[in-house]
Amino acid sequence: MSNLIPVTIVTGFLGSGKTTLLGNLVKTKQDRRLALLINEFGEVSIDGALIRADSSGQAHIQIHDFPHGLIAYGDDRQFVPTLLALAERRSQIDHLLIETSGLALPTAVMALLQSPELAAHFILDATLAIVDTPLLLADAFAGQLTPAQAAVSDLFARQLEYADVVVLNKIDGLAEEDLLVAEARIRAGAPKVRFLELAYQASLDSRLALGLRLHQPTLLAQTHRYTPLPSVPGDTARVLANQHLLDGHAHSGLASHSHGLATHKHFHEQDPGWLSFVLRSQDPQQPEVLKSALFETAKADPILRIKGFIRTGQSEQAVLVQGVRTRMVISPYAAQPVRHGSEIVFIGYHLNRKQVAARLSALTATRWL
Ligand SMILES: Nc1nc2c(ncn2[C@@H]2O[C@H](COP(=O)(O)OP(=O)(O)OP(=O)(O)O)[C@@H](O)[C@H]2O)c(=O)[nH]1
Repeated sequence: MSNLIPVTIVTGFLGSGKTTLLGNLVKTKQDRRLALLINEFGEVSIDGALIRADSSGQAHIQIHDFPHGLIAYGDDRQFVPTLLALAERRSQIDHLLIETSGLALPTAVMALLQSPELAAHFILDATLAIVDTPLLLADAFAGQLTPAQAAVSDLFARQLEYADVVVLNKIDGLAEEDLLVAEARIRAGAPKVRFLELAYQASLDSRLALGLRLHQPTLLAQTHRYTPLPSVPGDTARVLANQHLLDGHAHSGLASHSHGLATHKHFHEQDPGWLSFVLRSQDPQQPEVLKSALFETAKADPILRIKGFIRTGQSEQAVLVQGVRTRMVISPYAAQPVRHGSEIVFIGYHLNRKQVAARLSALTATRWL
């Protein structure tokens, strides 16, 4: 058993800080040799590029990108072959981290790890959920909600439901009492969470996050039951093709539990309201103009996440754009030369691509397509 590669699944809502935490983790010297799988919702991989830059020069870190968020569906064609290829290099890997997309639940990955071909090589160590603490405190996930907010809140609750460890992130400006309120909210919403950790300066303490061994094999077979949910959303919900993977598997062996089919499905699959698209521009951008244009666009349209690299025309270096709701950060990004103009990924709920492109074009007086 000791030869199995431990796997940590890192979940967390869009923009909660998963990539930043992993980037900081690989920046610091690690005793463990890490492999990272990065799965994003958008068609362009931004996070992989960021983490690669953070880990540059560290030969013991391997990074694999999976755009399109497909790992979460459990039917990404590259996923199992990539894991098997990693297993062949077992002697060079001490721990595997899988960052799921911000719209994903960890369950499909958890199920795949239980399949005979992967269970022979991997074992789930723990599932982490990263939380944007200021958003939690701002009641973004509770109270009177619009349909878009309800969709966000539902996904947030489900990500917590599967977490062994919740990491409160973005906490540097927060007072002790805010942290206590945040903790109480998490405990109330997710009573099964085992540990709550604080990520000061967006850093994950690997001693507290890796090697937790919360899902060791158990002799309690069949402790995990599949229960058809009475409230599967939508008329088109159906049993997964690989449903057998979900039956009879045990998580930690601590307690027998059951949950419904819907929780094993990618949120996007149930709710096609989630959309992602890329807008591109060949025109040089002025960072401050673009920043305020993106702010206005995120206020007017149901956008939850913006990220990309832009070309300014003043330098050969790219500028990194990061937006979580209406919070925009635009910063020079030396590690990335810009070759093909600007490219920004937008993720939101019932977003209209044409409308966003038109608004951004008008506000920046440049062409975005
Ligand atoms: N102030 C502050 N900002 C943070 C912290 N952690 C992350 N951020 C910022 O939050 C934004 C989103 O961070 P990411 O790490 O890309 O979030 P993510 O969860 O990987 O996002 P998705 O992959 O799109 O779901 C970026 O602008 C980060 O710089 C933190 O601890 N404090």
